[in-house]
This record gives sequence, structure tokens and C-alpha cells, in this order.
Amino acid sequence: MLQKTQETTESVEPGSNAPLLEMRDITKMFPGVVALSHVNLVVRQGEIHLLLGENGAGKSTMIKTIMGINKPEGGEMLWMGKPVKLNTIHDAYQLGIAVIYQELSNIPCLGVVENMYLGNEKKKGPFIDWKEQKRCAKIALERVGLGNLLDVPMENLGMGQRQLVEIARAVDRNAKLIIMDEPTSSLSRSEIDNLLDLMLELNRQGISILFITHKLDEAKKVGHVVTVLKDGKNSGPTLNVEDVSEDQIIKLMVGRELDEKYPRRSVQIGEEMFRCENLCSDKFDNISFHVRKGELLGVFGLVGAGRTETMRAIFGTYPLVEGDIFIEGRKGKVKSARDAIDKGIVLLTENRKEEGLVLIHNIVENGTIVTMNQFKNKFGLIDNKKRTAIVKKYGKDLNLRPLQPEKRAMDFSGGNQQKVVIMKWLLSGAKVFIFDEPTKGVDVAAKVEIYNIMNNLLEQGASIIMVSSEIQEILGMSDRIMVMYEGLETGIVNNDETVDQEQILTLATGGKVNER
Ligand SMILES: Nc1ncnc2c1ncn2[C@@H]1O[C@H](COP(=O)(O)OP(=O)(O)OP(=O)(O)O)[C@@H](O)[C@H]1O
Repeated sequence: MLQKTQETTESVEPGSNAPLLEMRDITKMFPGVVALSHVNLVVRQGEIHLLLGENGAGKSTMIKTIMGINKPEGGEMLWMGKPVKLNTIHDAYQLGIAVIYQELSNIPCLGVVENMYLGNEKKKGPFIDWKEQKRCAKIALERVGLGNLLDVPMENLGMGQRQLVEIARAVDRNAKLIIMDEPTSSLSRSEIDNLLDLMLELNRQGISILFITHKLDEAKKVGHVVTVLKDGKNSGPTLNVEDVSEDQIIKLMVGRELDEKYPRRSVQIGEEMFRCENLCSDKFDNISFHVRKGELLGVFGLVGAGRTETMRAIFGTYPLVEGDIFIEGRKGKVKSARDAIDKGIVLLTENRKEEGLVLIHNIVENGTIVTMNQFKNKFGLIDNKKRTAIVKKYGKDLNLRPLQPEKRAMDFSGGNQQKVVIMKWLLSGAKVFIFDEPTKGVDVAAKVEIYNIMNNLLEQGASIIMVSSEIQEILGMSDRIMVMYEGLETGIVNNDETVDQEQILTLATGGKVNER
């Protein structure tokens, strides 16, 4: 439960208060890209301000500029009405600005309190004042509902709780503005609800929040005002959230209305392509399912259901205790990821930055990393011209932005990084595509592009197994849905008009199988 403290202040009316942070006429360039062009952003005291935009619109660049990490070429920053110039992130902390990223920066083997004061230890003379650290940590942790977790190592906490510790750290530093950059993308449904409640509670306590997200439903639940960026520019003025519909926000982000969130496909579903029987490991038990040519099998389950481990086992990267795999009717064993790729099974992992890409390598290198043999000439040497040409072609088809094959993967926005991972697997000519959370951190328009890519694959006769935590995505894209709960398969249902969200959620929380 969230707790109010003595520091709780009167709730404040958003939009009518004095500006806390003003970013005026900000321009930031990178080689070949104008990431921000004359952008204005005013965050007022006591408001939850949404900063939205497509992948690559410039949101992260703006955050890094606010935090003193990026040095803009033009514009100025004002804090409580006074011009400020930040040289490092510590200057931002000093002012009272904190940032919570989706990828958390804490150290798992250290305790909660040690993590909270890492690099900012409370001192008594030359020594760390452990007692004082613990006292202050307790107050801050109570404000985020974690008062009982003082002595626990970070690695024992779930993702949602780790994020709350980061927020407690910000609260302890008396942050007046907390920037949250896609904070919900790795959280379970209940953790998301908890975080959104906490945002509202912190806001009631007088803290302003700048909230960056691609999930418009969550944004609308908590936001007071919204600023949309498009191609590095303001897409219109800041608006009151209650005056603007989700469709209008999408139009500001994308520049047009989206016809269909989940594009239709007309595919003749064919014979069985892949089947597994009685797969068992330490994280799942007795999993059996099949997927046919041209079919998309959605896999739904809450955090800890064993979905990801099951998919990794099929791909040869998670130890299988027993079970059989059949590809096009033939029984086979997958010994490793390389073996899976050779057999036509590929896995797009949920964390693209750690497992999907080599971030310091460019797009040509990443896109062709598993298919280098295709580019060997008759002397056995890699034909780099051919490699670049193919990557350019696929990049164009996938609407990769910017279409710069020599640019490092780390310098692309999240959604465009995801397209590079998809490109890598498209080039492999696989038959069975396992997509684990394919649209995580991807904007609304790019989501539709990814769904279209999936539909194309299905039309060409591939099979897709799509793991997703977004129930709407599961219902919008799947032919059949398999639901898992605590390592067990609780049902496989045809996704027809008889199926609804409630039924899937019942299965995902251990309910009974209705249909097979
Ligand atoms: N360090 C960098 N070097 C080169 N280009 C960069 C760098 N950082 C960002 N960019 C480019 O600046 C543009 C804006 O990127 P930014 O990461 O700010 O987008 P974003 O709105 O945060 O996207 P996403 O929602 O995908 O995170 C993109 O074209 C990106 O490729």
C-alpha cells in the first residue's frame, strides 16, 4: 500500500501552476540527424506531463538534454523561472530532477539501502553513516510502499519492486520532477497498476512527473497534459489530456489516422509445420502444442508463467528435461540456437538490447550476423557490397528510420532497433518464427508495421508463435491462443467470436480449459 507522509502537500491543479521546467527552442543534432529542432516543453508544478511520439521522434534525446547528458546546439533551459546550464547528470540531481529508465541501473548483489545511496553515500566524517542511510531509506521506501524491504538484496526483488526502489531513491533526494521513461514496459499487469497509482500519489504529494510511454491507455489514465513530438519537432501545442482523444493523439504522433490497429490477413492455413509434445523443464511441465503453415499461435500468460522459458527451450537455449519436437512432421532434436536456425526455427527475444543486437555494431553487421555464409563469393570472401544492398532493401521494406546501414544499432531508437532484429531473422529464411514480445517499446504506427510484416510472413507460408503480455495484441493477431499459468498449459482456444478477454485472463490465472 502506498503511504502518505508528513511531507504530503495539498493537491495542485495541473496546467495552472508556475512552470517548473522550461525547455525553450531546443535543437540537438547527431551526425546526419536533427534529433530535436526548436522544441519547446514546459512542465508545470504539480502536473503529470505526457511526452509522446513515434519511435525516433526525439523523446529520449529530450530527456538526455534535460538531464545534462546531451549538450544541445541551440535553446535554453529554465528551472523555476531561472536559466540554468547543466554540465553533468549530477547538476540535474542537484536541481531536483530524477530519471527512471526502463532498463534499471541497480546492482543486484547489493542490498536495497546500499543501492539507494550508491555514489551518493551519507557520510559521518570519512565513514559511511549506515544508520542514517537506513533511517532515510525507510522513510522513502515507505512512501513507495516498500517499507518492509529494507534489508533485502536487490536480486530477490521483482522488476516492479526494483523500479520502486529507484523511485524511492528519487524521493529521498527530494526530487521535484521525476522523469519516467517507459517505466511499465517490463512490468506485469498488477505491477503496472501499482506504479500508475504510485504516480498519482506522488503527484498528490507535489512531485511533477514527465511520463514517456507508448501505451496510450496508461498515459490517459494518469496524464494531465500531453506534448507530442514528431520528427524532432513539436507536433502542435501542449494539450489538456481530457480535451483530446486517443485517435487525435495518434494523429499528432503519426501525422495520419491509423486504419486498423490489427490489420487483417487472408491466409489459407495449411498443414502442420511445428509440434512439440510433453516439453518439461524446471520452469514448465508437459507443454504440448502445434502450429500450422500460415497460422499464428498466440501465447499468453502472466509474468512467471514459463512462456519465455518454453520458447527458449524450443530454440535450444534453455535446458529441456524431456519432450519431443517435430518439424514438418519429422521428429528432431534442437541442440543449440545454431541448430534451431539451421532447422528453420528462429526466436526474436524479448530483450533486444542484450540478446537481439550487438549494439556497437552497425545495421549491416547486425542484420547479417546469422547469415554471413549467404554473402560469401566464390573465393570464400564476404561480399560487403551485396550485404549492404540486401540490408538496404530490407530496411526499406521494414521502413527503418533513418535508413543508414552504417549507423550503430545503439544509435537507433527502440522501435527501429526491433526492426533490425526482425530483419536478421527474415534474412535467415526461417519457417517457424517465435516472436517474444515483438512490440515491446514500439510505437503505435510501428506496431502496425510489425503486424503487417507478420501477416506477410504468414501469407508466404511461415508459422508464427507470438508470446505477448498485451491481451489486446493476442486477441487482435492470433488464430489460436495458448494460455499458460505457473509453468502449465491451461488451455488452447480458437480465437473466434466466442473468445473474450475475460476467458483468457481466467485461464491465465489458473482457470479451467474450455476448448482444445
Ligand atoms: N547518440 C546518437 N547518435 C546518433 N543518432 C542518435 C543518437 N541518439 C539518438 N539518435 C537519433 O536521434 C533520433 C531521435 O532518437 P530518440 O532516441 O530520441 O527517439 P525516441 O523518441 O526516444 O524513440 P523511442 O521511442 O524508440 O525510444 C533518432 O533518429 C535516433 O536515431
